[in-house]
Amino acid sequence: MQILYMYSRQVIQRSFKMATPIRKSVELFYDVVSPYSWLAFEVMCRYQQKWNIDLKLRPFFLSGIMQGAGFHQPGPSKASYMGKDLKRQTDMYKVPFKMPRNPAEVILIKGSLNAGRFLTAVDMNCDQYLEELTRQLFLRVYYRDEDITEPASLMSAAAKAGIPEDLAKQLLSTIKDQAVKDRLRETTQAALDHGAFGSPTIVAHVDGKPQMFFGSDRMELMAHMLGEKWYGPLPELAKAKM
Ligand SMILES: N[C@@H](CCC(=O)N[C@@H](CS)C(=O)NCC(=O)O)C(=O)O
Repeated sequence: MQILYMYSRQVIQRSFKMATPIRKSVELFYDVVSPYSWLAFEVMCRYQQKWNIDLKLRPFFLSGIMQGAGFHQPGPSKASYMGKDLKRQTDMYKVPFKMPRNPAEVILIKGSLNAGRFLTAVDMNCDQYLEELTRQLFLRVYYRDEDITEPASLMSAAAKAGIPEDLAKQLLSTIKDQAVKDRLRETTQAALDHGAFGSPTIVAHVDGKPQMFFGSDRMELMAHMLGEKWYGPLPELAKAKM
């Protein structure tokens, strides 16, 4: 009886192992000042339960990437194309995007250093809020054309993300701490080390090897490499139709 019990346990364990493929990890490097990163962020959030992956959100600092990778400003034709491309893409992805009145000021002058540090502090201390805080910051910049540099702006995004006020205040008070600055720098460097030159940068770990993808429009290719199925940017609707 004892032997039979041990044997059946072994069989169950073996078949359980066979039926449970190893989870792959996917790192999404993003900056909330990058509108294309919002698309990648929403799509990855929609797929994180669908695919056999562990999604790690990795807020980085796009200016650091641009400096590290030697970025050139887009010329007028590319800038005008990008405006149209974003409108088309966000319509298709159902992301409520609106171009801010002065994108150059938002991206180049005001920037995202404080927002990136705040996201980093949240990631370090209570990462259960990271996804919703990220979404709320994107909504501020690329839907309501609101500031993301002032403490009051970050507090308001935190409240919308469900972070208790005392905790948000405490986290905000750490954004200039060396540990937070270092962590944001390390994350940015990690992306550069993977070959990043812009945002979003996605690193999928396939068979132990990191594969770097640039852009929210590389999802189908990434799914193929992960051995997962791509149902388009709206997987829930695709399922409903089937
Ligand atoms: N085709 C990409 C474009 C992404 C993109 O242009 N990202 C900008 C920041 S919003 C960037 O990093 N540009 C750097 C580059 O193109 O080298 C997509 O659909 O996501």
